[in-house]
Amino acid sequence: MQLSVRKLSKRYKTGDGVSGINIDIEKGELVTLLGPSGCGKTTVLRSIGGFLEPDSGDILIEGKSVIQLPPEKRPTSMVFQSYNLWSHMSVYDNLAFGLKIRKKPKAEIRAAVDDVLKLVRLSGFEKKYPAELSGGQQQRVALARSLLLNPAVLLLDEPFSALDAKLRHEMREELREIQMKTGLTMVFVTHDQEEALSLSDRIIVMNHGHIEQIAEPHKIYDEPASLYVASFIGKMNFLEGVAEEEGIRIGGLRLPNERKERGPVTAAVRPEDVQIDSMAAGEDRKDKEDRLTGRIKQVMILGHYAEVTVELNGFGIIRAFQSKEAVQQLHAGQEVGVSMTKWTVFPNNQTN
Ligand SMILES: Nc1ncnc2c1ncn2[C@@H]1O[C@H](COP(=O)(O)OP(=O)(O)OP(=O)(O)O)[C@@H](O)[C@H]1O
Repeated sequence: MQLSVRKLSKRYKTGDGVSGINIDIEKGELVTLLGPSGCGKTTVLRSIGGFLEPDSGDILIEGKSVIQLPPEKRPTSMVFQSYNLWSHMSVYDNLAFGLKIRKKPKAEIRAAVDDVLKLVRLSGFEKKYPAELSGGQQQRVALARSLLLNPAVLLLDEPFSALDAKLRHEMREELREIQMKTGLTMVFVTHDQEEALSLSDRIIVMNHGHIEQIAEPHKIYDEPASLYVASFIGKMNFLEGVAEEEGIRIGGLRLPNERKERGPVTAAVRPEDVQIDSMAAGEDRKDKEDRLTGRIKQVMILGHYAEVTVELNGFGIIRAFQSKEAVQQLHAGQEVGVSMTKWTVFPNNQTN
């Protein structure tokens, strides 16, 4: 294992912090710590980098404990949100600094700086000063500086959050490319779910100082481990029901259910897994085993697809993504049948 975090706990005087954090990351993986502000992502990242002393637990890199080592002795390097470049030094000197301290020969330093500038697409920028660069370019220099140290684990603390949306998008793609070219192991902190879903080999979803789920992006999206993950990632509908022997009952609707627990449950359904059907004239308007009924509130065309909002009879609002073609038959005020092709069931007594 390239990085192992074992039973890491840190409690601040305020009572906030993290507890019982266990993470294993393989060589070459890009893993994201994702969660809302204050959930403990930075606390975990800083503990890995050695900028923060945890109360208990261990950090192993390439099998060796680094918990006693100061940041500069750890085989890690951190890229911060705020770039942290030296303003009085040129790009070249900013990059060469770490290697000069390590007493590398001049020619070797020049070659390494040239290579890394190519990698971050900044060849020709050697003589510029940070103030002459855009935010995105400064962050590329900061990233290049970390890459030059060839860390066993590269730590990135919301590195793109100060950049505008378009640039953030580009930087994600570039980081992914760099990771594939270098095979570096990376731990990336973000509160932006889209960033996490698009960048990561695996995502660690955090909530209130603990881990809710560690899984590949598609699994986090398709098989959320808790109601918290289900509501935090992407758009989701929630329907209250009861788990019985024959399945989940939501009014007249029955959803097959493999879980053993009985009692009140919440079914989480993605908008793309909801099907809206117009009803034939004279058709029975009641719920059936395979569908609920409701009235369309709104049909919103969103480019190549549409979002249809339906007020269900007795079960609140449900949102469905439908193709542009499918919604040609649908309009506000229309009575419709609503069925589901996929859902996840959570017991209501889940404690989070
Ligand atoms: N030095 C500190 N002293 C007291 N409390 C702290 C300290 N640092 C962090 N905290 C608290 O610990 C909790 C976790 O903080 P942390 O910075 O790890 O969260 P985060 O998920 O990284 O949040 P953000 O996205 O806002 O950076 C928060 O409630 C925060 O207020």
